[in-house]
Amino acid sequence: MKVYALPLHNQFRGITVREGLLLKGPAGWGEFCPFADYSDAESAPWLAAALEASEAGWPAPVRDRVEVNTTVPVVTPERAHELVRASGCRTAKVKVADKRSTLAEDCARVEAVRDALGPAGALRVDANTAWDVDTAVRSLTELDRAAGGLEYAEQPCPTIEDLAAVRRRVSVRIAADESIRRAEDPLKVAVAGAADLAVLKVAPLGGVRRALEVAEACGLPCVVSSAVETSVGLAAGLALAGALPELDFACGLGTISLLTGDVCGRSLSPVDGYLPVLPQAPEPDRFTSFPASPDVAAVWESRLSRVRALR
Ligand SMILES: O=C(O)CCC(=O)C1=CC=C[C@@H](O)[C@@H]1C(=O)O
Ligand SMILES: [Mg+2]
Repeated sequence: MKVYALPLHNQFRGITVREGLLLKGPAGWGEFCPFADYSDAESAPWLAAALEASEAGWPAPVRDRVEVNTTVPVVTPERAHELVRASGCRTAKVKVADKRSTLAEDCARVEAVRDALGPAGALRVDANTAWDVDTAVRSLTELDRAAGGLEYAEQPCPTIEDLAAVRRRVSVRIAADESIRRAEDPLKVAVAGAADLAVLKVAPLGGVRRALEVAEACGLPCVVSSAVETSVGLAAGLALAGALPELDFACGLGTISLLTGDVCGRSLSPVDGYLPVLPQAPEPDRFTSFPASPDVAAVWESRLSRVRALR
């Protein structure tokens, strides 16, 4: 068992250091890395996903590579432009509605990303439940204009009912993320007509097989997105994206660039906007460059044993 601590280039999802635990089993390496605000009960699917990778392995893929988007944190327009150009990706997802940025600053960042992508690129935004319905309608109208057309907006509001209300009032496609991964019943979204797409994250959904069940049941086009893992965890996201019967959108699995390094020498960094589907995670042979302190390691080991006890 290895506990890592990997700094990010920029704050993302409220963190500046990504921590997690790597587990080795007969099927390979798995990554257990629930964010700090996840309770032990909410961390159980994350452990199930890590154990699926390390003990069982993943279902056979139907494709050998996956197109991915680059992910733009809350950075200046100039930095956003640089990141998108350097990524080689044709699709970019821009974080918006963060407490640290205004709508005008979000629009400027989106305009810079459009300039970097060119007219043929796909541009999506993620508000992480930040808006009420009226604010979402107003903000998405402005962001859609600044983007020269948005591919979709991810989780503009907190509830399924709010997503459905926004979807009736804007022409931008709506993608459900938190309404899928943190919901008691992730299938309610489709029933409520709340989204055009479903964002699937392997870890919060409990593994590749569970996520494939959610995809089939919700009946929506899917996008696989990471939980900002190292390449060990990203390999599980790629296994899901590789096994989905249909995959019509670039996936949010280009996030290794958000981290200042990787525990794997064979790092899953996109080439020409694509990542390979691997039979198992790459070896964490660079782990020693990012070990967690003994105190942090102890916290993760006790978290692991508490969550294991729930199984
Ligand atoms: O989907 C992507 O482009 C990258 C992953 C990503 O955006 C996220 C990862 C983990 C938690 C969230 O902050 C965020 C998301 O909401 O999808
Ligand atoms: Mg999201």
